[in-house]
Amino acid sequence: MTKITKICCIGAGYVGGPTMTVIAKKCPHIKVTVVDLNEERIAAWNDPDTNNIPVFEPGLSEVVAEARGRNLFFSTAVDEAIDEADMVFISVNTPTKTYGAGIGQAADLKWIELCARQIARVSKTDKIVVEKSTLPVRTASAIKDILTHTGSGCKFQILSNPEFLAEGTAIEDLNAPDRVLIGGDSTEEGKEAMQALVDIYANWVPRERILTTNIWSSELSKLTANAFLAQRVSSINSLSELCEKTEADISEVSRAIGTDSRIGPKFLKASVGFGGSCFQKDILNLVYIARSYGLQEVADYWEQVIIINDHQKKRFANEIIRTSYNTVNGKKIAFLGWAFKKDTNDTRESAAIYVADHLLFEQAKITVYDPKVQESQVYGDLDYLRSRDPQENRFGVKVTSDPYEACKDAHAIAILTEWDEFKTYDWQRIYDNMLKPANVFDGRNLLDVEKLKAIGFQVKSIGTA
Ligand SMILES: NC(=O)C1=CN([C@@H]2O[C@H](COP(=O)(O)OP(=O)(O)OC[C@H]3O[C@@H](n4cnc5c(N)ncnc54)[C@H](O)[C@@H]3O)[C@@H](O)[C@H]2O)C=CC1
Ligand SMILES: O=C(O)[C@H]1O[C@H](OP(=O)(O)OP(=O)(O)OC[C@H]2O[C@@H](n3ccc(=O)[nH]c3=O)[C@H](O)[C@@H]2O)[C@H](O)[C@@H](O)[C@@H]1O
Repeated sequence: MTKITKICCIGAGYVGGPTMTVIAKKCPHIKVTVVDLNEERIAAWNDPDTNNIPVFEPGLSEVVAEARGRNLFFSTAVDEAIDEADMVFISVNTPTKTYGAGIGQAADLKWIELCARQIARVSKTDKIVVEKSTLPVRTASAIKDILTHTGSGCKFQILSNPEFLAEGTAIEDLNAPDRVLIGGDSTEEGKEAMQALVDIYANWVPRERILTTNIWSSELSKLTANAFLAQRVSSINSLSELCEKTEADISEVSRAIGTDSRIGPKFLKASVGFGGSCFQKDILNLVYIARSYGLQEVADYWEQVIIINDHQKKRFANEIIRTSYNTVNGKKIAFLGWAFKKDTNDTRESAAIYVADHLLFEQAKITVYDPKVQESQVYGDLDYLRSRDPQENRFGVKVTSDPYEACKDAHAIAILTEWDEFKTYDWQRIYDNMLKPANVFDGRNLLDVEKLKAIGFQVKSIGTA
């Protein structure tokens, strides 16, 4: 029986931070150390005021305050934390490759390999190594290969334990997951390692929700889950365009099909397009893997999910241009929201970035307000696209901390994130201070259209004529 008393997690990001915080809360008998190379990030996790931790998630700062310093630690001392741990989670980033073979599709596993080599180099005792990052199917064999050639005599068991939390609801999702998935070897040692991880989750997750599988099924299930979820969003978004031509209403269609228990109501909300660090990355990765096995039809099928998503973002921007008498040159467009969804400060792959980029090519003047996103992040996101000189992004885009200021003298308002606070604004005041006709493009179908129309706004929602 392997008894775990010390856990190390490599990577203090959106997954490592919240996941380990909840493990520490639920397992006060286990010492959990989260390590990262990024000193600034670790300093923020250790900020005495837990409101300044680097990840904004409802409920997270309270749990950090409870567990930090008791059995939860954030540190840059990576080697020491690995060495003392019985179980090491790898929770580092696995972005889409930006160079070489598989550019734009394959997952870049450079950081994963670095972690494996580091674990191999510093370990003096046997360890269970857990893949928490989302990885292409069969990555565990590469990790195993590196770890079994250390020559240190230490034994390693590799488990796959993908994370299914969604940002904005991470704490809820971690407290009461639909399931926990653990994949491992079918050898006696493999089973023992799986049991050790099952025992950790069993401290708060009902046993029937903890699924064990072979390691490849576990790795592939994570990519599959994200692909299915994203596919639902692209499916409904593709039909939103048809609704706009036929006077059907996408919200009504969603409700009508969602009541079929075989379909279910979740992930049927039409939008300006899905964002986030994972949907696109994981589907591209799936497409790449399928192609690498010569499965063209499979690859083409899933690639279409991305094609529709790109189309949805572009057509939202084009609708703003079309309605603005085919030119937004020099016109002020107010963006309410920049994060990829509400209740997070994460902006990775947010639809807002691509809509802004498209409008900037048309020389619009954009003013952004988001309750949780800083100015530097907005510019960083636009600069990352390398569409134009960074100075031009600063010339074309302003960021304000006042939503009314953002909308003042604007030709149009675009809702890019479904923040609840947008619904509570004084829309009459906003209308009075805008140029007329006052257009609202609701990329989240968030606002009360009838109320806005009664004030005088022209409103364009997604998926209605
Ligand atoms: N963001 C999300 O909601 C979810 C993400 N995932 C997956 O989890 C993984 C991590 O994602 P995020 O937490 O969002 O990424 P992130 O970018 O927020 O965090 C990763 C952290 O790892 C650190 N790091 C990289 N290499 C390191 C090394 N060798 N030693 C120490 N630290 C190192 C980075 O400095 C960074 O702080 C990815 O594979 C992602 O696909 C899975 C489920 C949900
Ligand atoms: O692997 C990951 O990173 C995670 O990816 C998603 O979580 P996340 O990206 O944080 O957020 P989602 O709630 O899935 O939303 C993704 C995007 O789809 C959009 N969306 C979602 C649902 C919907 O009906 N319509 C819609 O446009 C959201 O606005 C957002 O831009 C999955 O939901 C998680 O299970 C998974 O762990």
